[in-house]
Amino acid sequence: MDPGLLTRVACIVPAKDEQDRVAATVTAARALPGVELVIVCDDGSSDATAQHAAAAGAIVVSHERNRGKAAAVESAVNGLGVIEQRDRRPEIGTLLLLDADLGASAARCAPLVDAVVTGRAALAIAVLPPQQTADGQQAGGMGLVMGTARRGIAELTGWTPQAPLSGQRCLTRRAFELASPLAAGWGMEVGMTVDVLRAGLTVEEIDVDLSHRATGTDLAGQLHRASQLKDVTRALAARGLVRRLRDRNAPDGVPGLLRRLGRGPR
Ligand SMILES: O=c1ccn([C@@H]2O[C@H](COP(=O)(O)OP(=O)(O)O[C@H]3O[C@H](CO)[C@@H](O)[C@H](O)[C@H]3O)[C@@H](O)[C@H]2O)c(=O)[nH]1
Ligand SMILES: O=C(O)[C@H](O)COP(=O)(O)O
Repeated sequence: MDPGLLTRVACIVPAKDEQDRVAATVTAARALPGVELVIVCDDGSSDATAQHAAAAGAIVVSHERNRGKAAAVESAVNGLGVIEQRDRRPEIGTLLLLDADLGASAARCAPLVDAVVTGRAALAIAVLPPQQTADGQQAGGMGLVMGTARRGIAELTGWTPQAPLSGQRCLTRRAFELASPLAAGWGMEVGMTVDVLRAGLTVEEIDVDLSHRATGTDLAGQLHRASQLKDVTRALAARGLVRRLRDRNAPDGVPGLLRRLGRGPR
């Protein structure tokens, strides 16, 4: 890719029921260095997310029904391609993916963009400080989703991320293409990281002081984690994790496994 194109940045924001925060996120993103346009995909929201995003200056594409985060990101990036052709715009070389709930803290994402436009990394991922839930509790569950994602990426690539689930990430358009179609739903970050590393590109994690609406430990929070775990597991399995673990733990198949467990034919 022409290195000049990397300095042109589009910000991509998937958003489901984010009317309270999306405008502040869009406003902050538009002010980041290099960001030429912000495209929000309203992923079947039942509130006024689309109107708030548009009023803050975003281009909005929308899904009639909810299709999940990865589909929302794909739709926004597809929209970008069409806008470039329609308006005969010079190609955008860098994508900044931000969740809609970052609010004004999105203004701190410049180091992610810098890592990519300077060519230092093809994918730069934000590591967030510990978050608090709305009722002041320390956010985070039992670490099951995070641990599964971290160990899965490490097993498949040899690299152990600090923030395997972080959706706040900047990457070259080429890196995005190499990771497309994205792993579905909540698996998109894990799938993307594995795909970009496997393509031989550089991935960097950067501490960024962002705040977002953190998941609590109430029933809704635990159901959200279950959904994350399902999608993360599917993304890892689709990239060969299950086969790898099986080959390592039972290279001689089920009979060998049973033999070693002392229950099978000797
Ligand atoms: O069906 C959906 C659900 C969510 N979103 C948007 O996706 C973003 C992330 O959703 P959120 O509920 O804030 O995710 P978290 O619980 O914070 O999940 C963490 O972990 C996810 C991977 O499991 C990452 O995608 C997130 O970036 C990361 O913050 C937000 O802008 C949402 O509005 C959609 O577009 N469609
Ligand atoms: O709250 C979080 O960090 C994610 O939902 C993952 O939760 P976990 O603690 O179960 O990994």
